[in-house]
Amino acid sequence: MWRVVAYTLPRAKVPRSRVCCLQPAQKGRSLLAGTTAPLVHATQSLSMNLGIQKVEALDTGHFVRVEWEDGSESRYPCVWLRDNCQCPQCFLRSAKARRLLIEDLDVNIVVKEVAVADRRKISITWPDEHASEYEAEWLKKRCFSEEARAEMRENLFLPECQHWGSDLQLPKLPFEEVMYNDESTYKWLCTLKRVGIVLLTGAAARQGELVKLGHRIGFLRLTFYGPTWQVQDKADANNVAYTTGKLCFHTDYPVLQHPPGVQFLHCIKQTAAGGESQVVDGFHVSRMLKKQNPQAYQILTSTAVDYTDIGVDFCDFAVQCKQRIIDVDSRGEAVRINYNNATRDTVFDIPAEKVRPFYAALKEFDDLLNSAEHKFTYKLKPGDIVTFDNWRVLHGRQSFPSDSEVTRHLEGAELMGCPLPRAASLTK
Ligand SMILES: C[N+](C)(C)CCCC(=O)O
Ligand SMILES: O=C(O)CCC(=O)C(=O)O
Ligand SMILES: [Fe+2]
Ligand SMILES: [Zn+2]
Repeated sequence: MWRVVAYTLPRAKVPRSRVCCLQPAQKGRSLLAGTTAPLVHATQSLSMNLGIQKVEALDTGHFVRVEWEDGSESRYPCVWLRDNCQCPQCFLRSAKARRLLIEDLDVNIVVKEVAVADRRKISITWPDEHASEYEAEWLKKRCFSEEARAEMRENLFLPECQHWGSDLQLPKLPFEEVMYNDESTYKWLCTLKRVGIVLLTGAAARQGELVKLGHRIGFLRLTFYGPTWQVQDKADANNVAYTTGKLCFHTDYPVLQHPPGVQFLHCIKQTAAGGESQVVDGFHVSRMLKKQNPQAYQILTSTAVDYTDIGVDFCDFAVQCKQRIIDVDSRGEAVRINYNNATRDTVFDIPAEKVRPFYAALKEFDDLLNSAEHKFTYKLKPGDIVTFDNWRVLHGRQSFPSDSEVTRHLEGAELMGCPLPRAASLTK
């Protein structure tokens, strides 16, 4: 069973049980929530069709205990039950959103009466005579047990993350399939989430393909480099990417407070000599650094590094930001890499004695990124589109000979929002 969560597929033929946002209002256009939820994913499967055996109030009415037909039980806090009353007064079904105001919620509420109806639902009467009903299936999914919450988390956030090194089997899908076949689009995004990179092949070798791809699942994000941008050798380049020079491993736009989650690079023309691409799994390398040198890891996960980008492109811009090289979750695991050596500012707002240790830590991280066992090298061909998780995968390219003609041309773009749910901090 699949459901659309945050984005729609135009003309989607997603298996329909929970397809919820494909219809009328936005016909032919894709919807996009600026959220961190996946395009489509599996719903819970285990908890279906289990009837209710018995229901009772516990703990002087602060909990409701449900006993299921298979003998298992779930306990629901009354304050949560009252908060999640599904009646039209408390819940706006058309928006799937809570109408009840927190100011009208009594956090010490207890049930007055609770009963089972037909094994399929429970009904509660509250002290003020407000009546609520909860379906068995709805309740089972929201059970507070460790296992049920783990299952829900799995379904909502697709946390599976396969680390890789030079052994990467670069996932590939035909561009056409992703454009026209919903199952392939789904596969693309799930793989992007799990592996962090997918190569789409067989696009036309001309500008415009990224706009089509972006519209397939949402829309592109506009930055000061334009809705899409042309990576080629330019006179008076306003970015090191627009030269023939080598680009060491970087993430794009650490200068933005919330860097794009997904980047697209479409090869339109490729040089014969040089210009190879390199990628590395930043989450994997971060874990290696943590193991190898916890002190260096500590520095990179705590030091605020200044980034700057000033120039003229789609508009005049002067952008400034502080980022840690490695952002971590509550367990100290990497959740976002923010590293572009080119836009790292000359200004460095830390005490002088901390500067050299910072550089030493950065160098150690960079050495690990570049170690033969971690990096993966490939060369884009005209018509290839590399799509990658810009919070996780660092990318680079080899230099190539300069020429009076344009010998190498990529079109790039960033996706608006993020179809890849981020919930590392919630998972083990
Ligand atoms: C390719 N471009 C110029 C849009 C962005 C390059 C990455 C960066 O400056 O952070
Ligand atoms: O030229 C390439 O292969 C990569 C370009 C790049 O990383 C960028 O434009 O940010
Ligand atoms: Fe880049
Ligand atoms: Zn209600």
